[in-house]
Amino acid sequence: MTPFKENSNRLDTIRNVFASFSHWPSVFRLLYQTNPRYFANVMILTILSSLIPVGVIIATQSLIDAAVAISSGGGIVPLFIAFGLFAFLAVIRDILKHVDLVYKTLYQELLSNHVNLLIMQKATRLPYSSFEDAGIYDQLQRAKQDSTFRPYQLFQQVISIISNVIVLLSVSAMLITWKWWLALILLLLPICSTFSFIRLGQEEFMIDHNRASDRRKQYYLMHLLTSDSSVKELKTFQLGPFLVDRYRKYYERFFNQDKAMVIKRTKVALGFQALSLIAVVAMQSYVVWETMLGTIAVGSLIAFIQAISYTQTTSTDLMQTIFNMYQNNLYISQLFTFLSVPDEKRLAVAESVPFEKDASGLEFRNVSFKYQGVDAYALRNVSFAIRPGETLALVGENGSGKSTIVKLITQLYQPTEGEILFDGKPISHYEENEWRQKISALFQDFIKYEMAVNENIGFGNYRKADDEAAIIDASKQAGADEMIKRFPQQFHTQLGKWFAEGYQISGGQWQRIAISRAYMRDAALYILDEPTAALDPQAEQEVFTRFRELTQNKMGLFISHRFSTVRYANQILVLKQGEIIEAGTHKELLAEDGVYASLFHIQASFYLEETDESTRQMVGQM
Ligand SMILES: Nc1ncnc2c1ncn2[C@@H]1O[C@H](COP(=O)(O)OP(=O)(O)OP(=O)(O)O)[C@@H](O)[C@H]1O
Repeated sequence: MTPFKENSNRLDTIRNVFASFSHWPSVFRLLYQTNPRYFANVMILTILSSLIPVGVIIATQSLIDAAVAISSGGGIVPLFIAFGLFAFLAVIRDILKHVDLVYKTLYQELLSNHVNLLIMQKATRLPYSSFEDAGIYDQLQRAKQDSTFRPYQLFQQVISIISNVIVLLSVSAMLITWKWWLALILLLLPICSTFSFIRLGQEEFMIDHNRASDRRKQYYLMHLLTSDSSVKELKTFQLGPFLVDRYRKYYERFFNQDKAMVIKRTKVALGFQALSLIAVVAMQSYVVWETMLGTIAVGSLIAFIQAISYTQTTSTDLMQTIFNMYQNNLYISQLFTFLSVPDEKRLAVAESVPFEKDASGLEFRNVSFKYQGVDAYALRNVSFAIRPGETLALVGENGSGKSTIVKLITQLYQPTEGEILFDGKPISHYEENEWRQKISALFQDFIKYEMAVNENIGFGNYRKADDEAAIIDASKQAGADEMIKRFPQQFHTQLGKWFAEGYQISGGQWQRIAISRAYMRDAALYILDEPTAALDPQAEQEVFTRFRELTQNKMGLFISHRFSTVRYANQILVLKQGEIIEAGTHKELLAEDGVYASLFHIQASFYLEETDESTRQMVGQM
């Protein structure tokens, strides 16, 4: 989608420059939508400020002509009028400058916030799979990283181009009325330098383009070195200085490349600057010559000399701005590409999800699933059902597909083959919000919100986020209420260490808060993915007793590697490499004496005092 090609030639670069203008309608829409009033005011101020130079030239011309006229017997009134105009323009220019600054400063704030909001809103609408697509994820990261300054830089460049075009047209119009070829030469001068700048722009662009992946690695190093989640391990393994050094190497390489480019660019710019100065001086000499011949008045002499200077500097500025837009065009192109990634699609025919006690429950019918870009099946031909009032436990070795089942139920992915039914209808046919309200899931890598306890729990059902009674009730169901009462400000305790008065809690305590969050919903199906991994045995027992109570008339699904809890499920599925290899109750599976039975005995042997050596060795190898 990006208009820039990696191995483009010079013609492509010119094309790229002009292709960048194809973004302008979208850029203007973005700028306008940020705040129509501020945008309109900035535009009006830009246009007015751009007309000042031509006004000053005309005022200067009139002032000098009026002064000369007095010496040859003319009246004083034209002099006063010209001076008045001159002074008026000076005052207006100053006022415009200040008002413009106020609007631009505030508009910058509005623009970066608007872009941030667009990025965040888009992120919430993206399918989960987009976050695993390296291309889209890169675009998101880049859009996020530069959002505070790139859109505004581009806006400034757009404003500068508009302003330069107005100055150029109005000032060169003066010259055209006198000697059109003079204006033409002046306008053509920067176009000649353009080819050299195109070459430089091309090189700069390619350097930046090829640097993109290393720059992401550099950002990642920065993130590792500065985030609280990694500092513990970095210290333990003494990785800090080592990674800082790695960061420095990237930085030194980038700096040397940039330095070489800046020097090259300055040399080219100076060369053309010298050439165009020579041309300007030649033309100004021509104007002086014409004055000496008496074909133009003294006022016109000054006016034309000013006009020549203005035309030259403005047209050079204009060209430079256009070619300096590379970086920001790349950013904006990626931003728009990211914003146009299709939203999550629902097959849905809107229906509400009816849940009744005697409903037929949830059913996997021959479900297979492959992750995008992976050939192997993560799940293959999986069939099972959970009826209301039942709890189902998933067990199996790491990577056997347990969490994938949860991701399919929560519709983070759609099955590659087969169907998932609820009450006999495919789950994708239910209205999305209704479906999500009926499912409550606690993931392995649940979020530890650096916020107050009541927010951490209330987020389980945003509709009841302020309902203290519901929050307390959910914490009771998770067996976390007594623990919370011991916190310094009970339910109002700020958790974590990021913010002032933060109270850090243990991994198991975080887990109980997260279970409370899952219980905030009046769901049809409760899913807990390894909910007790960080809990002590007593807390684990408590959590499962409550879980069984909670799911008495509902459905419960949990994943656990601990057989002490798994054994109480109504139904246990044993997975291996994406397939169900055994199914039944604890008793049935023990009687079957298969994989489940052997895993159960291995774990049980840990708790037996007299464990035979062969079992110990077996466990040691796992
Ligand atoms: N986002 C993904 N992209 C590609 N492959 C994935 C992705 N997530 C998981 N997999 C693969 O799918 C398979 C099943 O993974 P899954 O997370 O469901 O296993 P699990 O049984 O929950 O494992 P664990 O007990 O370690 O949590 C694994 O082979 C894993 O490598």
